[in-house]
Amino acid sequence: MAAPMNTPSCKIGPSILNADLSDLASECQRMMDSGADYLHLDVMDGQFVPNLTFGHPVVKCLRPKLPGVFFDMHMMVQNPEQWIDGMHDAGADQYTFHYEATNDPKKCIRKIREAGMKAGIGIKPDTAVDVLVPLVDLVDMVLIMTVEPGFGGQKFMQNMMPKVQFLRDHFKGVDIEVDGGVGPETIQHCAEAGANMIVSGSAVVKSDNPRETMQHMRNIVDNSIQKSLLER
Ligand SMILES: O=C(CO)[C@H](O)[C@H](O)COP(=O)(O)O
Repeated sequence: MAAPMNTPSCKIGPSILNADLSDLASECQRMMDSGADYLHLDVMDGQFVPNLTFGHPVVKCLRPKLPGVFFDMHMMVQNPEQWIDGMHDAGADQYTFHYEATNDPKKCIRKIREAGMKAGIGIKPDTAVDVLVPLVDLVDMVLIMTVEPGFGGQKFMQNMMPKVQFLRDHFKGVDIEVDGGVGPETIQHCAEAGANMIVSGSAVVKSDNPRETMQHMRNIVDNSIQKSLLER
């Protein structure tokens, strides 16, 4: 059955947070060679979350080593406005910021678009999904965190699935990303709720067979998408 134009497709984006960061370019390449659709790059500033990773100078070094790869920058930073230009100059494709980190999410979205990137907006587990309603039509993707942001390898919060389901019910065509504790054991919940952009860190980078792990998750999400089309 052919999917209608506004049906989002499954995309798998490994998070490299728990990969060998001393060998970041090779780890990213390994993920792409194993069938990833995009890379989810976690930027942390030690303020918005109690952890630090890297900023746009590292992204600038990665860009020429991974030509054509879609970089989804997960900006776990306070005042996300301040890094938009730097990330764009470094070669980022999508700038996903947190609703909780800015006083003016609409202005932030506008600045991201003016810089020439796609815009994503995410919420932490304690934030109600309602805050996204006036913003969904302004962005390319919404991110529902399924762990408290800051660290890889945490337990998946299944009680976040009603947020995903709510967004899928009200915004059929939007890309919905889930992030945190997502892997072969939890993917069914994400798929059934309607997530189509799947961030998976530890489960993929530490897998003996990342290709098989990603393919397994893709099959489950694709099956759910097909099922929802038949039910329409
Ligand atoms: O944003 C994140 C944490 O803040 C990571 O992307 C996320 O936790 C992925 O790692 P894992 O799949 O191991 O949970």
